[in-house]
Amino acid sequence: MKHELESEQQYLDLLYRRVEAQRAEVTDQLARTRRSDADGPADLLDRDTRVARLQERARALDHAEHGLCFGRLDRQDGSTTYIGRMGLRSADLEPLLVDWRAPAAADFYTATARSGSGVVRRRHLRTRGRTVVGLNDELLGDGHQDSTFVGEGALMEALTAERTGRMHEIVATLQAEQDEIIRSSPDGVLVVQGGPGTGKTAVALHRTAYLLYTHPTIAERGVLVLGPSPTFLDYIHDVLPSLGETHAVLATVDSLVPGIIATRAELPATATVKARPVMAQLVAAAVRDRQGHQGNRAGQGSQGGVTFTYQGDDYRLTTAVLDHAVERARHVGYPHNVARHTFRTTVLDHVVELVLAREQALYDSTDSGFEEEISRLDRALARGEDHLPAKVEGAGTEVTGLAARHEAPRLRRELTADPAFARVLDDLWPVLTPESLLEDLLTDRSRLARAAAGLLETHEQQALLRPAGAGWTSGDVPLLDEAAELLGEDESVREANAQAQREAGIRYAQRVIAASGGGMAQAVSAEELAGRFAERDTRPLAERAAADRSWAYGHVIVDEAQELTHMQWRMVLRRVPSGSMTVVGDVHQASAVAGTTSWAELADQFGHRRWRHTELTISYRTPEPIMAAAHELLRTLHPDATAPVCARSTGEKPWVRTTRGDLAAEVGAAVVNEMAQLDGTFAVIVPPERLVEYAMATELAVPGTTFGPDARTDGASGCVVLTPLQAKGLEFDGVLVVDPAAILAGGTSSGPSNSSALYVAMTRPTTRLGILCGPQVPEELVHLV
Ligand SMILES: Nc1ncnc2c1ncn2[C@@H]1O[C@H](COP(=O)(O)OP(=O)(O)OP(=O)(O)O)[C@@H](O)[C@H]1O
Repeated sequence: MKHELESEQQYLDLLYRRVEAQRAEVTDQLARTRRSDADGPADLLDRDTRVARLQERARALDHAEHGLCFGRLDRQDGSTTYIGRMGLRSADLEPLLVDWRAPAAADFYTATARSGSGVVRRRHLRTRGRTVVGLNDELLGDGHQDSTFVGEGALMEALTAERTGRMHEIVATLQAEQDEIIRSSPDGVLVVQGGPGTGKTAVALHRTAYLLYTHPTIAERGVLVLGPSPTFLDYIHDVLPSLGETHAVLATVDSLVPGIIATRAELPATATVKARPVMAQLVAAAVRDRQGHQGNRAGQGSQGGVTFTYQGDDYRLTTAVLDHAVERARHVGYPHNVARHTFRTTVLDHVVELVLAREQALYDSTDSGFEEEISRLDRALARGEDHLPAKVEGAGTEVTGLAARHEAPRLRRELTADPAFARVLDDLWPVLTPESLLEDLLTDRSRLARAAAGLLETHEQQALLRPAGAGWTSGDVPLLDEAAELLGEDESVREANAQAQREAGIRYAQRVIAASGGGMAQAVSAEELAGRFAERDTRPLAERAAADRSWAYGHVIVDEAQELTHMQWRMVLRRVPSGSMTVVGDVHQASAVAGTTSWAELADQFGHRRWRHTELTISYRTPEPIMAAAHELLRTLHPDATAPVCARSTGEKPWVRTTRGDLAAEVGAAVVNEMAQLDGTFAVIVPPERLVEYAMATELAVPGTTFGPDARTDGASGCVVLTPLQAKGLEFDGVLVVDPAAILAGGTSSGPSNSSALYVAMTRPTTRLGILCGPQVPEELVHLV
């Protein structure tokens, strides 16, 4: 064994020498590239691109410091392959280390004694920094038995390690069922169901790294990874960078519309209405309601239509005229703000005709009047009268605006420039932003009633109404996205955005010129350089994608996917026109008001997109006694549900205690007691309505406790207090659940999902679980007493 360790150490030393040589090369190239003269903007851009590429390589090499090489395969034919987190070749291009994602590494995760892969030994290397500290061998040749897990020793060591509050990569110990999902084709939608702790999140993130590495078309557009909360995103934040991947955007569904922050909570009844498919129709109806009508319909005459004054004369646009213009504008099939041009042009054409017709009529009447006057004059002169009839005077000035078709262009210009007429047109087909459309809709009872006619009951409309300026909720975000699709961007909005971007570009170019020394200032102006930057957007892909609502990603990963509502799915599907998605979740953990309780329900949602379903069956987080307790609870809800197999079959049974006194007074002592039993991270999970109260009680006993959506889960604060929803997807060494009866009774969800909230809470710990009840243990937990 000693000899084996020494020989592996020698190989690892060789690998690190190679890393060092590459690092020196990259550092040298970086310095030379940065020093190199750039003769003009094109050169400067090339230089920037090369620097960015070298920096990325340098970062990847930095990640080599931990777990560079973690495996080795020995084959029947005597060949040996080392597996690691990146590929390395010798100076003469001989492969030294195979990237875990390469096809040549697949056997490391899947070879068994009977798989016929030709692998006779799989070795897991355990390293600390640059030192080999241990190894585990599995013999897979003829006559050998497979163990339950791939690299069982290394796996158990990873699973029993104290949690840091941050998820980390698991490339060294991925299991066969996980590897199969990671490497599965990106085509269509892959749905992965798995109980708590079965590695869904871990698998989803490793699949992201795999797809970015293996599929250039996906890498070109990046991957969007959606998680349930900012705390969760923080928890998984390090995994992809540690795998050397930067082309992924981590986000929550609430943050998918740039510039919108959902700050407000709302009642479950309102959230339920906003999640329904019919809301897409409501938004469309709200847009139609803004087309061809005056903003305030009360302003329209009883026969409909609109009147306005132009140069002292009153004109009327009849309902028929407006309907025709609306019809034409809708017919072009563009979004509202773009189709506006057609509407305006049609109305303008009609008004030009009206004005011309009126001028013509005036001319005609003046003309016939003039002839009459002449004969009157003749008659007067024949009678020898001294004075000309007064009416003829000034007749010439009346007809100076003589109407003629060639006058139309002038008239059109004048009408366009007329502020009163512009107001009429704006009112009839206003430029709308998603925010203005939704704000108007949700704050105006009669507007809402018009749009919702035939779609929503009165009580549902009532649930949607809110005061002006109240702020956005999570349920509003998909509606804003829906609206953005239907409205499009008006030219003036587009131009304003482009101008803002140009100005930001010029500021950036000024900084680049200043940083590159005086020489560049003579060679190129900031404006010129900004123009070149704009031609080739040099921002990192993830940054560009995150800032662009309409960015088309190469692949989308949805974690805790059971929580998404119908309207949120619509928004997510727009981000990935190719339909390439991985959807992971656990329908038994669904707690959102309108989440998914059966994956089959989603088939409709994905429509024509091909989708397939698979399952993860082993829980790596939760030890058997805790899983058994949680599963009993789950069975009260889903009698047929099967519990995942636990990778760790031993562990402490969870404890349950009742208290007759004030629960808040008991919490502090219970937390202190529990935290004394273990090292690592600790969470208190409480009913939402008592979060602050229990957090204060915990803080008194454990100073530095954080709570709520911004709680720090990295263990730095010692203890966090969360609601079940906030604890989604997270894990802790120890968990104390407080007041399960209140969790079961309500909060933000209703019906069976409350049991799943408690189920989520009970499946967060890796080691210890305590449950502190009021005077009685709820029926659902009596099996634990
Ligand atoms: N093959 C593995 N090797 C080592 N650790 C693993 C492995 N698979 C999963 N784990 C660990 O198990 C824990 C649970 O994984 P993860 O959070 O991905 O599960 P999950 O299915 O998403 O859970 P939940 O449904 O509760 O959100 C994590 O600490 C993860 O690192």
